[in-house]
Order: sequence, then C-alpha cells, then structure tokens
Amino acid sequence: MNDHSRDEQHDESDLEQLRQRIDHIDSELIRLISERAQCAQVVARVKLAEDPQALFYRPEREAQVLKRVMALNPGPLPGEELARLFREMMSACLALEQPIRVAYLGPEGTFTQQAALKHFGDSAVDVPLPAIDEVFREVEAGSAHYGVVPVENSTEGVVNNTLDSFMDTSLRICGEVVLRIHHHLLVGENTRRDRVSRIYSHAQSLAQCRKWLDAHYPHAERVAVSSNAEAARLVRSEWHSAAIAGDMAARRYELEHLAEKIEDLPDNSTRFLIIGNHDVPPSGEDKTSLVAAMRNQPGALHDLLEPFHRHRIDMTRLESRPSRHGVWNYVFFIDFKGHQDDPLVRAALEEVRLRAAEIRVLGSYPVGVL
Ligand SMILES: C=C(O[C@@H]1C=C(C(=O)O)C=C[C@H]1O)C(=O)O
Repeated sequence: MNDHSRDEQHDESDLEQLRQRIDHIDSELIRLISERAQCAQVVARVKLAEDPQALFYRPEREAQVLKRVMALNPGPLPGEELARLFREMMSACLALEQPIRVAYLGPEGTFTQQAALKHFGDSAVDVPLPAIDEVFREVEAGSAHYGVVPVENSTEGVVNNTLDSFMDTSLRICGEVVLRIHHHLLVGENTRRDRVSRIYSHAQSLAQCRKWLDAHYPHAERVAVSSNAEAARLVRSEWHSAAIAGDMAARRYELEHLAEKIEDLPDNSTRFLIIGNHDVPPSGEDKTSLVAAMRNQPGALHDLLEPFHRHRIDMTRLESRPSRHGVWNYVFFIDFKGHQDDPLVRAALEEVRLRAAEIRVLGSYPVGVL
C-alpha cells in the first residue's frame, strides 16, 4: 500500500466516524426540537386558559429569543445564521399553536414577501395583495392576522401610500424588518441580450439604479410598473425587455441574471412594518411610532418636539405629510426609541399630547433583530 492509498483509507474511516457523530447529534436535535414544539403546544393551552381571544404570536418574546440565541452563539456559525435557523423553528412552533395568516404587498416575489418571510418564517401562510391599502383592509377585516408593508428606503425615502394609510386606520404597528435590497437586471431565457430596448421595474427601483442605467442602458426605455415582481412576470414573454428585481422574483419567474447588484448605493435597504390589531408589550429594546397633527400657530413644531428633547428621548425619524383635512395642514410621523409603557416615554407623550392638535400612537414594537 503506498502512502497515498493509506491516507485515503484513513480519510474514509474518519469520514465514517464523523458521520456517525453527526447522526447522533441529529437524533439529539430531533428529540430537543420535538420537546420544544411540545412546550409551545402547552404554551398555547396556557394562553387560551387565560383568555379565549388569546394572541398566539408574541413579537416581543420572539425578539428576545432571537437576541438570546445570538448572544449565546459560540460559533463557528455566524450569529445571524443561527438566529435564522431558530427563526424557522419558532415559525413551525407557532404554526402548531395557530397558523398565522400574513398579508403583504404582492405579487409573489416582491421584496415585501421576502421581508414577510424574514420576519415570520416559512410556516406562516402568506397572502399576496395588489396594493398597500388592501393590506391594511385585509388586516382590519380580520381576514389576515398581520400585514407587511414597506415604509422607507435608504435611497429613495418614504413610501407615501403607507404613511397615508396610517392616517385612517386603527391598526397598530407590531414590528419592523429591515432588508438589504439588491437589484439585478433580469431577462427571460429567450431574450436577445444585446437588444434590450425596454426595462421594467417599480418606480422606486428604477430610481435606485438610475446611475447604473444611465451608464449601461442610456437608450433603453424605462417603464414603471406596479412592483418589481410584476416587472419580472412581464419580461418572461418579451424578447427585448429586461426587469430590475430581486432574487425572490428571479427565482419565482425563472429569469436569468444579466447583471447583479446594480443598485447605485451599496447599502441600499428598505424598512418594512408589521401591522396588526393589538399592542405589543415591551421587549427590552423597542421603538415607538406616532402621528401628530400640529396646531396652526408659529413655533408649533418646535413646541411639539421639545418634550422629546428634554426627556432625552432619541428620535429616529420625522416625516411630514399633507393632512387630508384642509389645505396646507401637515401631519408629522415621529419614530423614537423606547416603549410607550416606559415611564420616561409616558411623561413625554403626556406633554406632547397637550401641545398637539391631535396625536395617535401607532404602536410600540421590538427593534428589528435580523
Ligand atoms: C411559544 C410561544 O408562542 C409563540 C412561539 C414562540 C417560540 O416558538 O419560541 C415565541 C413566541 C410566540 O410567537 C410563546 O409565547 O412563548
């Protein structure tokens, strides 16, 4: 036997042993995961015994579980990967308690679907809807437990439809998800790649890739459609067209990548909100969103914001939108760190309430973990 074959023999028996060890670990994991799932079933019974209308999904608890997993992670898997595995495990456990229906801005293949999956995991039932206000309506009507809508993009700013929908809803924000957005130039298999004369995408995505398009396809017609998934669907049957969309849409519509990561800013990301019909208890690291209408007098905005500053509350966002009642009246959307049950936040909110014409807390919710 030469050295080489002895080495190989050694490798083979090593491999055999390692696989036996992995089988043994898997058996242990199966036992533990099943024990975890049984525990979740008991949790469901406890919740129901306390309240027949019990909420099974607990965003604050899920955020704590994920953060704990990342803190305990000894490696070699990155914390986010380990948390992703736990995300799926919780999703499956929750489905045993109650299958959760999640409406999102569709069609299938949108970044919003990707955000919904990232937040709720694979075991949630997803319901694609064609418009943001329909997502609000579906959750208001109780046909879906939760909804997922985009609210702001790091390159292009706010999604006005979402902010406007919050003006006339009683729904609450139950969570947030931030997604890194990578755009690709996609084509169907029969497309003449050198003859692309039209590029479809959502207006925001076209804007996020403007410089790249100017440099690479200055003469192609840019056509804005209702979503990037819709763009992907359209180009399947068009020989001279390409779509700008993400990986979900590429997979869903079996498209090929002509160019990858064509967004102008490399850290392009979008924030999505989870909407539901209940308040979320504190998780330990929360944000609060509110909408306020100002009194129509000089210094009103300063007066409105001053209590946040004095109570040292960290404001993370301020947006204004025209109010739909009366010309030139504005409402403000304010996000800040902290939970509405925190004594400091409560004190600030009481003062703000006296200074604003109207304020409505849209929700306190866990800061996005993944
Ligand atoms: C098990 C529970 O119910 C659900 C499932 C969870 C889990 O699997 O860890 C966590 C929160 C809830 O969404 C719970 O509330 O603890």
